[in-house]
Amino acid sequence: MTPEALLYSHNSNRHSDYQFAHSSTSSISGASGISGSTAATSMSMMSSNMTMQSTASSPSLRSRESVIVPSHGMTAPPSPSPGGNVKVVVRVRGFLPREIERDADCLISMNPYTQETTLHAPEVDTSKPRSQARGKVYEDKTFTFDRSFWSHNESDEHYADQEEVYNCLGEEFLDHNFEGYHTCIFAYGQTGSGKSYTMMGTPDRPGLIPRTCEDLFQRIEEAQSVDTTYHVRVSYFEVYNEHVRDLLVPRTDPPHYLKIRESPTDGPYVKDLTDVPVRSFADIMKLMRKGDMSRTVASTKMNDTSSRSHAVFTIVLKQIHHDLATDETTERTARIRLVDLAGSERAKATEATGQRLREGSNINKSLTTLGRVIAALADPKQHRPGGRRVKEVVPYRDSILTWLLKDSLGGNSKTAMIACVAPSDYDETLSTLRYADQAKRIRTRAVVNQDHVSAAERDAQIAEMAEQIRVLQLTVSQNAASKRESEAQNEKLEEYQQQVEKMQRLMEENKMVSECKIRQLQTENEALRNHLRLALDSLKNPIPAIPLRKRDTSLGSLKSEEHPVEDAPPERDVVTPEPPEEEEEEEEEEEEETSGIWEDEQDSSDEHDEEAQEVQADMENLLNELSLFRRKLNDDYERFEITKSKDTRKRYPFGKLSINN
Ligand SMILES: Nc1ncnc2c1ncn2[C@@H]1O[C@H](COP(=O)(O)OP(=O)(O)OP(=O)(O)O)[C@@H](O)[C@H]1O
Repeated sequence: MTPEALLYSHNSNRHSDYQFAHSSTSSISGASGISGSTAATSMSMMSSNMTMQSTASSPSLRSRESVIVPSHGMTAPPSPSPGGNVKVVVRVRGFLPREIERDADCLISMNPYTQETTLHAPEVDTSKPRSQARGKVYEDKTFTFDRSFWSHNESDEHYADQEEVYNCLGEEFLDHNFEGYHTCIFAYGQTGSGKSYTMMGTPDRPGLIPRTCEDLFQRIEEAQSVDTTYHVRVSYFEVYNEHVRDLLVPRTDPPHYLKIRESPTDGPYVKDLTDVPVRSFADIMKLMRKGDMSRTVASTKMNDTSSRSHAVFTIVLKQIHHDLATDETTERTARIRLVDLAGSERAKATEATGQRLREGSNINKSLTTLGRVIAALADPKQHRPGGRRVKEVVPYRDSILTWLLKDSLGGNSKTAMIACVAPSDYDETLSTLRYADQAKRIRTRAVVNQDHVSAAERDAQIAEMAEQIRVLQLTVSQNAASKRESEAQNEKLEEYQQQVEKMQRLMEENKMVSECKIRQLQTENEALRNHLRLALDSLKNPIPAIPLRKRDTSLGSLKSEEHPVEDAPPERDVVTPEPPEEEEEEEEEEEEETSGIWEDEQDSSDEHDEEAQEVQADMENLLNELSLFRRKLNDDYERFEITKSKDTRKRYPFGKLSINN
């Protein structure tokens, strides 16, 4: 039968109808093009006549059964043409409630036979020519891709559901992984175009990532054999505002960003990224959910749950096959990179402000760089004969995203791009389709990542590793011993420190006492100086002697002479007691002595001079002692490093010294 291809048409009716179109040129062949059990669609009915737009990147689209790597398959040669073009598919989603509300038109049509996708010019204004709107020229544009997935309306016979997308793309890429190739599938498109839906999906409609994981473990289970072992590790990170964040560790505030390093063998990689070994599909799903919960998502006008970051989910599959007959080991390592990019967006359309606007501009910046990288890689100059490439023209380093995807975009990887488009946005869809069209021309240089180890080499490796382990163990035990030693030394140090502090306290107390003593001595010294000055003054200027008269022994005469009382009361008969004889004698002696002092005035002045000199000499001694004491005190200050000023007084604990440093 000459097939009359069904062509999905652009139709102003949003529930697109089919139109029949002749496609006599699209002779379809290759039954193996579509694999999997879900071929119950109309596409599968025609599969006998269908050909996929085969690329070097997808040299074999084998059926799933033949993909399971048998134990001996590890040594089988990989696909003959390891290099190839990036595989590009496009998927159009259905209308969202807001689009139904505004009675939007579907501007996309797809031809399932030629894999053509046509973007139709919108009808902007009936009063104006259709091809002109706001100064722009709108016209129909047709692109051909490796695959065009029609996911616009479920009722359609050719509706491509999640399973079909996986069967047509995910499965083939998993084949490559089991062959030992690195792969990368990334979803690209405007915000709200269905990237997350395609990559992650929903719990009841899982996307490409969960399906890949499920299939991976299913294949491992089915391929179990005694001579092959499988190791799977998973990591998940996001690039948000040009920073890398690990999605498998809890969020922190402030966020902890990771650094990017470049290894000469493996290219750019994220340093200290969590890399978890997984044993089952359940394990991997747990991690995926954990990462998804941690991903930066926000509600925008264009999408209620808009991804504000680029998420990179990476699975590393290691297959170790040991051939018992030859005693050789073959190790294949494949990296499966599944990327859900943030959506390109126009600030005007999203009406974003503040944080959302900044995110949007960072997203656009990295996507613009991705576009430049794609354009540079697609440039024919990149593929000079002999495989020589023009270096330094691909701006990988201009954004974190492109730097990290360097290997996937232009290096050792088989890569696919899923261009997701919304059904009714001409400008954004055209931009996405142009990107996708350019990406088709990118050639990567995928190679099988396989190590072949003979029994002798393996033994040597084991011996080397055993030696390394021994050295490491030794280092560990030495470190433990030195740790114990340093702990003991630290204890001693603390003890010394306490003692020094105690001594310093004592010194300070002594210093305070000494200061007090100095103050006292200074006061005493001052008093003595005054005393001395007075004594010397009195010696130099003696007070003239006052002649003393002999005292009248009768009380009456004393009173009358010294204090004459004019109106003295009349004398009364007072019996004045006679002083006893002894008292009289004493008084006489006193009088003699007193008169004697004044008489020998000159002699005693000499004596006072002598005394004053003695006192002065004592004082000088005292001052000397005082200055000696001060000097000693200063010496103590210096010895114990106590600064004199109270404000700047400082202790220097022993703790300044450190052990092992
Ligand atoms: N093929 C599809 N079938 C059904 N619903 C879809 C499909 N594709 C997308 N949707 C729905 O469209 C909405 C937007 O999709 P999604 O969140 O995947 O967009 P996105 O491109 O990841 O957006 P952003 O870049 O903002 O994160 C979601 O509600 C999603 O369920």
